[in-house]
Amino acid sequence: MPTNPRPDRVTVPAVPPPVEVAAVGETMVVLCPAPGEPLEHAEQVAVSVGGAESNVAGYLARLGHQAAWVSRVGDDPFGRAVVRHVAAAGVRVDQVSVDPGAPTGMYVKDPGPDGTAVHYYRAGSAASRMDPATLAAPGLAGARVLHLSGITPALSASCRALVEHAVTNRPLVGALISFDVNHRARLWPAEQAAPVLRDLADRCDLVFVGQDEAETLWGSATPMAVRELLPGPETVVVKDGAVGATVLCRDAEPIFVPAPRVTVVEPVGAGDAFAAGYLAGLLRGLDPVRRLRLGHLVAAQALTSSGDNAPVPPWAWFERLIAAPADAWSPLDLTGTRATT
Ligand SMILES: Nc1ncnc2c1ncn2[C@@H]1O[C@H](COP(=O)(O)OP(=O)(O)O)[C@@H](O)[C@H]1O
Ligand SMILES: O=C(O)C(=O)C[C@H](O)[C@H](O)COP(=O)(O)O
Repeated sequence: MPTNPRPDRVTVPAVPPPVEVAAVGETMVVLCPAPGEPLEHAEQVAVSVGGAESNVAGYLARLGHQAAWVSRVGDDPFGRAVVRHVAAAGVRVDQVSVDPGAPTGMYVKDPGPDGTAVHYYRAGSAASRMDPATLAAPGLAGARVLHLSGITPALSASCRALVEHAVTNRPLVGALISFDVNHRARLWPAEQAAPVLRDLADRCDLVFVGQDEAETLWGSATPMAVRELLPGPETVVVKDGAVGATVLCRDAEPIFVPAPRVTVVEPVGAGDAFAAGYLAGLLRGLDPVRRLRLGHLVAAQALTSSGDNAPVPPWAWFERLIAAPADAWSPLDLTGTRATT
């Protein structure tokens, strides 16, 4: 039997590092006509990919974290494109299943004089057939964070059961449950969504919600009013767009951090980027002020580039700005920068 002449060079099979964040939700292919061109007259569309939870996973991966996207796609070219796109950001996609019985979801943008409307083609999609068993994936054990959003319970009864199961039975033992309310009025009206989203959010550990969204859903016009409505989570983060964000931790005074000034190129995906930044701060053990700052800085990357998933600068750029003196953040001025240094 031949002997190994270089025993010190024997290769050990690579074991992937454990997943830190599991983000569960639908990601779709996105069709978009040229800027300002109404869909009705479009002859060409650009094809891209969009999905709130995979956006969060993508930003986390670019910030150096082990993030997995958990979902279902159809056995079709769009499904393969979606998975390839999410994986290209460095996100683990080994927990994405392929459903031969349903198509990958799609949404189409329709630019008009009053902004861009969105048309969904996602009813009955592969992802809408996810169910509580989706969370039994063995590769997710040990994850520190399970990230969910209020889009998923609007997709179907089985998806709503998945989110109910996540917050009730906590199948990812030890994982903090993060929930971005993400009300999508085109999926369900506020009257229907409000009680469901409130109940689900209140059973999570960390909740992100827009001030405007909270007002539409629950009539809560201030961060304190949101907190009174959601006493359950350890932390509630209320975002107020260009103004800033407030973190309300249990038994602590609310903390507000202004958003930096930026030149907005495209707002889509800013909320997802913010959530990823905040979660990265949590995983790195930063205090609440620095978590908010990191949220704002990652959101600034999304705002200053087109598409859902902007590139992010090296960690040193964030490190410098999150440690800047408080008066630099009143607010921090990033206008004119696509800061990548
Ligand atoms: N005009 C803006 N200038 C600076 N930062 C912004 C602006 N709009 C949004 N942001 C950042 O993006 C985050 C998310 O904003 P939000 O309006 O809640 O986004 P979404 O509607 O995508 O969820 C804010 O907390 C802030 O950090
Ligand atoms: O509607 C859905 O289901 C989507 O996931 C579409 C979008 O890609 C993200 O939701 C962007 O979200 P924001 O960060 O709130 O701008």
